Amino acid sequence: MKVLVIFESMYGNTRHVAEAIAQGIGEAAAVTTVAAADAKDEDLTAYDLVVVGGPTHVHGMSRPTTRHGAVEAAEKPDNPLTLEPDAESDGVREWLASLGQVTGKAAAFDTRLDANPLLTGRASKSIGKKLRKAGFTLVAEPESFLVDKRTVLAPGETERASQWGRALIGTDSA
Ligand SMILES: Cc1cc2nc3c(=O)[nH]c(=O)nc-3n(C[C@H](O)[C@H](O)[C@H](O)COP(=O)(O)O)c2cc1C
Repeated sequence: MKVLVIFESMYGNTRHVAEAIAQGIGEAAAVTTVAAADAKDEDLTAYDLVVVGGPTHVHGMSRPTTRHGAVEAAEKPDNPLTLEPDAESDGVREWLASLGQVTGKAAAFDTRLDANPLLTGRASKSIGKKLRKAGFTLVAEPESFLVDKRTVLAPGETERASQWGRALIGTDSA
């Protein structure tokens, strides 16, 4: 089984979650992890499952303006956040827009603030909707992984992400 994990990340949390998901998947399948900015040339027909995730920005997927806002926030003096190298590059939104009609299996995830999802929004819901519209069948409900107000991944989320990865390919014994 071959799995592609595509992620977008401003401050590293979604990349970390993507890597943890890939680690869980990688225990039983061949997994490739790629930033959304570099994913346009991936041959999706080569994969049995495509897993796509990004940060929640303004209740949904990031867009150029919110990415720019994220960069500006990180560049403020005394801000402890570290920007990912391709923070202002194309993200999951642009990758999804570049998809033609496809077939196959997919799953969506996001990172977001640890609060009521009715208030925070969930990028994974929009990602899942777009994946379905492109022709993918979702193998799991869109999933969120949580960060705190300091944009630090909440305790236990790394292991939960690995477990979610295992569950996606049916090897989760928990
Ligand atoms: C411009 C901007 C808008 C955001 N809007 C939301 C939001 O609407 N809901 C939410 O839960 N988190 C929001 N956040 C917090 C992000 O979800 C959080 O920074 C992200 O999950 C961290 O992932 P990353 O480290 O991969 O960038 C926002 C962050 C930024 C920079």
